[in-house]
Order: sequence, then structure tokens, then C-alpha cells
Amino acid sequence: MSRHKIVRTMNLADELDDFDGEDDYYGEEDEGMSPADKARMADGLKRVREVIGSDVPSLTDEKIEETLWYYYFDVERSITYLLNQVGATEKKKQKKPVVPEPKAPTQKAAIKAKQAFDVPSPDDVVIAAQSQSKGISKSSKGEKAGSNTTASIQKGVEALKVGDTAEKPTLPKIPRNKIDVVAEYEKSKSKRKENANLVVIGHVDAGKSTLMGRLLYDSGVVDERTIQKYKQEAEKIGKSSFALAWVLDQTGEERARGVTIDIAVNAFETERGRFTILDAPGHRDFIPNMIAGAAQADFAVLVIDSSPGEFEAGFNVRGQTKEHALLVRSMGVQRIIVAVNKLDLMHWDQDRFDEIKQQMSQFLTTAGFQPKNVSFVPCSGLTGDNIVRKPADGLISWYSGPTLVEELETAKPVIKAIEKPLRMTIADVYRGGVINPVTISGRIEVGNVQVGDTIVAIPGDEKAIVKGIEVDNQTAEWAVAGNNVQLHLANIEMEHLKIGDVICQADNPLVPLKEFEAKILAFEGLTPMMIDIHRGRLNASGRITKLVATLDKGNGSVTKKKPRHIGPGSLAVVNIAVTGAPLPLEKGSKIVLRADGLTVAAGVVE
Ligand SMILES: Nc1nc2c(ncn2[C@@H]2O[C@H](COP(=O)(O)OP(=O)(O)OP(=O)(O)O)[C@@H](O)[C@H]2O)c(=O)[nH]1
Repeated sequence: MSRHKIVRTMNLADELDDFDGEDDYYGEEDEGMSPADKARMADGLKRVREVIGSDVPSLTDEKIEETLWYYYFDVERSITYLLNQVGATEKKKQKKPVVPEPKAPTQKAAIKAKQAFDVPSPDDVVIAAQSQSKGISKSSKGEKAGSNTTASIQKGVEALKVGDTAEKPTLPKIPRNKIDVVAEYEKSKSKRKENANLVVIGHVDAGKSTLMGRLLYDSGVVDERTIQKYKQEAEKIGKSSFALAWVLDQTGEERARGVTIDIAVNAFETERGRFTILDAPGHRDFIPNMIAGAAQADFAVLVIDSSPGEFEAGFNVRGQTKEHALLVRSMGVQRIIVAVNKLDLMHWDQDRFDEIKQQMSQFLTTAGFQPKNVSFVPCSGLTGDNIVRKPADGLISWYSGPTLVEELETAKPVIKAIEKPLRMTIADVYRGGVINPVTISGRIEVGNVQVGDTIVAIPGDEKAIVKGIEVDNQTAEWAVAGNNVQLHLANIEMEHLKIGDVICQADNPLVPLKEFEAKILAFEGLTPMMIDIHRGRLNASGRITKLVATLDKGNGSVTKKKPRHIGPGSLAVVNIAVTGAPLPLEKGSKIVLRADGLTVAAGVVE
């Protein structure tokens, strides 16, 4: 089926519009803004001035504009920041010992002391300013309800002016890493639903798309009218069973900005979690796409067609069941849920379920999955039994375990290293975010990022500023490993960003490799040979230059040094040389090796 191609509709007029004024978009200072940004800046400046007035010398237009730009025209945050800055200066000054005359304070000192306590504290000013900028007439701490907030703010700002006149206005030093992202993440954890990426794998026609369509439909992502429309259309061409699979096309193509996380994505939510489905087609030709998906997955749903002869076809040497399972395991996926699908065709036969479970368990254990991380769910994507809802009464009289979704909810994603240096592989580059910035999307693999960070796209050396972040299509100030994000960038041209590049903090970049050692699981026999190296969407040709050792799969100890050949199913260490330019790889990067259209090995860079 050709459902898997994501075709992004491009409107030529829109595209050309995007380039209007591009030259000055990347220029310097004010000249560097698009006309739309300039309009927002003017409006922002006006609104900030309305709240904070214009008689604080240190709050120059330039300072306000710089702050507005930093917060990407968020007036409320800009006001909070600016007033905090002024407040901090004042607090510092208050700390300076004022030494009044012990008995007869001078008139000047007495006025100063009075001013310092008569006025709202800097915090009060901030709170009041926030209310003001929201248009909410909330009284600030210590004020009587109904008092004039604007007057109070102006009073506060005036009071903060104490001694300001002598001060030289300074440009704001907007602190980098202002936010302690790790601490913020810890604080917000209990309030947020954990997001997990799942990759759906399995042999051709095992029912992956139908099952995903069912998941989306039964969890309310797709409405009844749409599904009825698809049913009618599918019936017209005599394929009524395709209606559910078409759901994927619909959500895939209608995504607002054509965002892709390497491969087609759809998301659904349950009471206990948010799940992003990475669509991995079963056809051999699509294996590289599957690799990209598997590299970003927290767990895998392996779909098996339980109907007569079909499980066996998928399980044999040329079938994709084993290859996919091996692949996801060697990409670091530890948890796998086996959906024993199409059991409706088998009249929910328990013997068939047990037979498949027994054979698959054995195989998955040899593939490196720990038994506690493997579970089996009998189901039918077509009828919907045991996917989101429990099977109809008595249908699976012998089964009382969890539904597929309940299994997903218990499969907690692996804890991510959010405090490490940022690494994110670019899945897509486009324009079309808020006011036409250059935007990249992807999943943060390691580390964290916040608005204002300077990043670099490796293997290039072009730097950019993160001026906006969206996590799961919601505006955010920061994001951490595991988040699917869009980063809106400034100071970089689109041509300097490529799918497959790795985004790092500019002060902690990855150093691309030309030669490296990798621990791999061999799917086919290996010798020193030419190979294609895949890292997510990126691929390059290279060569296995040396077979270093084979390892014991149980404990990782060396079983043979310098083997002449590595057999299929062996764990081994090999040296690899990249033919062309160095690749953005480092210790821990997941790679897949292919040769002659076959996946021959997968593993990690040592
Ligand atoms: N009876 C029955 N048929 C199913 C079930 N799930 C899928 N099918 C049918 O199996 C066929 C293949 O289903 P798809 O969902 O397209 O399978 P797929 O694994 O996505 O296929 P590829 O993407 O081409 O690998 C379709 O005709 C479906 O209607 C099921 O649970 N029961």
C-alpha cells in the first residue's frame, strides 16, 4: 500500500511570500526583523510602556525591545523580567547600609527610609504588573480591593527610581540558562502526563494500520462522521475493511505544518498517558524509515497476524517479524508488547494464541528482550476487541488480562538523561511556524533546551538562537529529552539545517567521527565489507574495517578475538570507517548497517 508517503501540499504563492523580505530578515538589529515581527515589536513596546510608564531611565526602549525579542513578544513575561531587573537593582541598594544619624536623622535620609517602606515591594509591583498586562484587575498584595492598580504600579516604579538618576542605563544582560530546566522538569513531572513514543512493527499486512486506526478512533481522536465517510468510500471500492487504516492518512496529511518526527506520527491520549505512534510500514523498502522510528521509540507494539499460515509467513527467514523485533531491540527498545491480532478470524482460539506466544517468547528472549519486558495481548484491530475496550462478553472466555491500551499505560518510558548536553536529530526543517521563522522538529534524545539558547547543527558549524519552543504543539519555554519538539530559530538560514543533522548547544557540540568502534548485533553473516551506515534518517556509505571480537550475549564477555567471520545472531565489536565526510555520531549513537538492501546489523557506537 502506498499510504505511507507523507505528501506535504505546497502552495507556491505562500512559498514565494515566505521569501519576501528574507534578505533583511536575517540582517542586524531592527533591520533584521520581518515586517510582521516589527509590527509585533512596536505593539509590544507600546503595551510594556503602558504598564511601566516611561520615567525609569534604565528601562530604555532598547532594553525593552531586547527583552521582548528574548521572550518572543510575550508582553507579560517581558514586564515581569524588566520589573524584576529594576527590583533587583533596588533590593541591592537597600542592602547597602544606610547609616542615619543616631539622634537626628537628616531630612534626606528620613525621606529615603520612608520611601523604601511606603511603596509596594518589587514583588508586589511584578504581581500587579502581571495582572495589569493580562487586563485583570486583581489587587496586589497588601492593597485594598478596588484600588487603582495602574496607579499602584506607577507609584512602585517611581519609588524604585530612588537614586536611579545617578545610575548609567545599562543594557540588559539576559542571562543564558536563566531557567534551571532540570529543577523545573522535576517540579512539573507530577502534573504532566508522561509522553511515550511507540513504534508499531510487524510483517506486511499484519494489520498495523488497522490497529493504529482503531486506537485513534476508539480513543476519540477521530470522530464518528469521518469514520463513516471512510467506510462509505472504502465500500465503494469493495474494501470496506480499509476504512480504519485510512484514518492514518487523514491525520497524517492534515497535520497543520506537516511536522514529521522522521516518519508519520499520530498521537492519542488516555487517562494515564500521552502516546505518539510512529508509523513503521512493513515493506522491506521502508526498513530505513522503520529504523528512524525505532531509534526514537520508548517501546514497540509488534503486530502478529494470527490467521492460518500468516503468523508462519511473517516468522520465517524472509518475513519481517523477526527482523523488526531484532532491529528495535538493537536500537535500545527494551519493552515490547505483542498484539496477537486478527484473532477474530480464528474464533478467538486459545490454542492458537498459546502457540504463537510460546514461539514468540522463545525468539524474543534470544533477541535480547527480558521476559519481564514482553507481554502478549489477544486482539482484533478490525473489531476493536481488547484494543481500547474489553472484548464483548465471553468473546475471549479464557482471557482476563489487560487490553492493549492498558498494557501501554503500564509500559513506562525509560528515564531519559535530561541533564546531559543537548542532542536532537533534525527530523524536519520548514517555515510556517509563528510569523514565518525557520523551524526544525525532532525528538530530544538527550539533555534539554530553553528559549534563548544558542545551538549549532552538526556536522555544520552554523549557530542559531532558539526563539521559541513548542512541545507537542504547545508553546513552552523549555523542553527535555523525550519531548517531541519544534524549535523556532533565528539567525540561521534554512539551507544550513538538514534532516539528520544533530542539534547541540553551541558550547557543547558533538564532534563528528570518521572512524569508530561499534557494538552490534549481526542479522546476517559479516566480514570486512562495504556497508551503508544509517543513523535515523541520515545514511552514508562506509566499510567494516576490522572484526574486533565476538561477545557473549548473556554477560558481554569476549568469546573470540579477531574472528574471521561474524555469524548471524552474534553480538560483536567491529571497527567502521566512513567513506565520505565525518558523520555526526558519538558514543551511544544508535546505528544500523545495511548492505544490498538488507539490514545486516544494528547497534551502538562505543
Ligand atoms: N479479520 C481481520 N482483518 C484484519 C484485522 N486487522 C487488519 N485486517 C485486515 O488485514 C488487511 C491488512 O491490514 P493493514 O492494517 O493494512 O495491515 P498493515 O500491517 O498496516 O499493512 P502494511 O502497512 O502494508 O504492512 C486489511 O485488509 C485489513 O482490513 C483484524 O483484526 N481482523
